[in-house]
Amino acid sequence: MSDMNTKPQESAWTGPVKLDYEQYATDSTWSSNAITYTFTEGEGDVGVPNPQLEQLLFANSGHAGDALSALELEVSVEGPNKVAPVRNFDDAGLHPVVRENLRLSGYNTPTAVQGYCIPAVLQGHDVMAVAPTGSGKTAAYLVPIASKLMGKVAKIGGPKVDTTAPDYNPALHRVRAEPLVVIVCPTRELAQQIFDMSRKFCYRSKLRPVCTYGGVPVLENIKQLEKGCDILIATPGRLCDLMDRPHVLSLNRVKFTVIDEADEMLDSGWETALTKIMAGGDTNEDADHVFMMFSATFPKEARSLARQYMASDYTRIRVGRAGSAHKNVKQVINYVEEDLKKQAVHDLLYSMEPGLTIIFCNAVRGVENLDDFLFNGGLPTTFMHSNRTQHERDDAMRAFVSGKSPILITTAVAARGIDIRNVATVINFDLPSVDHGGIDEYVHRCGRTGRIGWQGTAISFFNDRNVDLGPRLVNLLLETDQEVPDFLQQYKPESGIAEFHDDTDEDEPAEAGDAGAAWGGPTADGDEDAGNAWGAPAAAADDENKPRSRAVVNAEHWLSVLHGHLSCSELAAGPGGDGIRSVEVDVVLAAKEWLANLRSHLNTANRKGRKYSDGSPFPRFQMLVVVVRNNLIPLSPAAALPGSLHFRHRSNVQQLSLPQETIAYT
Ligand SMILES: Nc1ncnc2c1ncn2[C@@H]1O[C@H](COP(=O)(O)OP(=O)(O)OP(=O)(O)O)[C@@H](O)[C@H]1O
Repeated sequence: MSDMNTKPQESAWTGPVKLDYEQYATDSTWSSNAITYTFTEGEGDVGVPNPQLEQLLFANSGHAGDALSALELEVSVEGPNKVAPVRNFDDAGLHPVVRENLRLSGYNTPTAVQGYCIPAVLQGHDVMAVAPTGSGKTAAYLVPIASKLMGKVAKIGGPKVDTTAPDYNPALHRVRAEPLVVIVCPTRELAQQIFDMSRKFCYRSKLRPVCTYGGVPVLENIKQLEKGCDILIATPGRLCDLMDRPHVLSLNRVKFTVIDEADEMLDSGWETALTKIMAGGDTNEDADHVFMMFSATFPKEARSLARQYMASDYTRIRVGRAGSAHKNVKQVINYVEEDLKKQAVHDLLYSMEPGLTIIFCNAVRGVENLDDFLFNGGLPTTFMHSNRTQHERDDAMRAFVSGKSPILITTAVAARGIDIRNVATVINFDLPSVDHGGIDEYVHRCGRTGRIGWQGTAISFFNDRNVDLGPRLVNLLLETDQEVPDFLQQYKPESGIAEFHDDTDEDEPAEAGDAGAAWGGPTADGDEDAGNAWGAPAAAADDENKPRSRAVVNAEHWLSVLHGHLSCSELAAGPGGDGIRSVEVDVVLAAKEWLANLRSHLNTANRKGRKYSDGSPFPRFQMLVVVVRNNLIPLSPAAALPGSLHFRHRSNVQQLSLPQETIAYT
């Protein structure tokens, strides 16, 4: 063990820097208010350069590391649509401004997930993509979306305020935000990061990104939205809050909804928020609304949950196994008894070469205790967790990224998505338990290093408290050719080879597009041309002979549940018609949950106008009238418009005059 009196400088660490709490009282700048490009003049869709902003946005853009081959895993593409991957940004048919912004960002060659997602999105497909940490998933959706919209934003975008006009007055010149894109992710720091990338890719365009998340006063968000918004990046809670303010935000123009870290978002804790975001409020439910989901881990249960939100012909793109780690992260597992962990991490830090290091603890108190211990031991630490104020979180991130405090101690709040290029080491002071994040969280945490072709190390402390994670951990080590220490040998599968059982989607429709191409290997044979897709009309959806959508199946299921329990009568047009169904409810309260589920499934089914496999159209439940005998059911669409009997009629809102005891449900 090292001497606690060793000076950090002797080990080449900088000294600890105290937090300046004074600054929080005076400094009211929020990262979500960062400056974006304002289109004032230019030719067509291309604005004039702004050298100062260009310097600000692109100065720290880096290039991919040399070890990109570790991310060249086998790619599987499933779904009825063929996707011909692009291997060069020049061949992707991108809008010239986006292409130039990629160059300014230092992106030379598309990664595998980008190579497949860019054409799939340009062709207008719903996409579910799983690819390793740090392999460029953000650009995989942002680039094609920005490219597709850039030429059209003046025509189809929502209102915007000219904030450069000499008479601009924020109190007077305000509009309702009507974004074309909504991107949802689980944490504030990740939202900021996606916002920063959007600022880059939208540079010199008319697309205006806005970022909203909790922790920042909602008024600050509203001020940004009131200037107009084309791309809205949000955490789910704040988005739901803003959706309840229809004078501030309307989702009726949305063409793309992206769920980043989708498996986390599909987790039960987010279910209500996600249902509201996907099909609630005034969300555009037309067929031109594309849904996308991305993550590095996507367990089978989450994949099947996700399908209810996707069109039946969605494209599934998988780079490597869903949930796999990659070889650019060296994984080391050390056995350390619980009560020795603090001293062990102290000694480890003094023994290793200084560099940006993230240390994960499982609990808020653990983070604070360890920060105290290491800070008092002379190490330059900072810390982050969900109980800190947003200013404190912003400050901790800035201190870490700038190298002022190169050791960040954090909970899982920084486990996913956070992209800081030079993180050399991740330390799992506590390993995630199987019940809280488990092996998937381990993969995300380790993935904070070794990003985009760079290499890094993840060191984890293992002891008797972590035995539940043992077998999965060993499988992961085996899969990436890492050393399995003696104390983990007992968890090795008999075959000695990694065994995973959830990589197939057996209950998914068995249509297959291109499958099993190795990225970097021969080009998959595809006859679709992604070239010149920007600005061009999306290919007309070929509804005939499409397999039956999961959403239709689900909707039928929920209808049968209703029919089984309630006395139902069909009022209008029979199967295949644009029907109005009436359900006379005997058991009112019991029906509430079924109805909520039914509504969500119907919305998804109708969104794409899907048909049955025999070609007959799925009845459009433009309205489901629930006649309630004794009681009113507090259904969410009604709650969104309190006290009213309005209902949505696909694209317009109609008023229905119903007797008191009747409620309209769509
Ligand atoms: N084609 C490319 N060339 C060079 N750099 C790239 C390229 N694509 C993405 N990057 C950079 O790689 C880094 C990782 O990208 P990103 O954060 O999108 O990864 P990710 O796959 O979403 O990771 P995670 O699963 O951890 O969220 C970012 O700094 C991004 O700017």
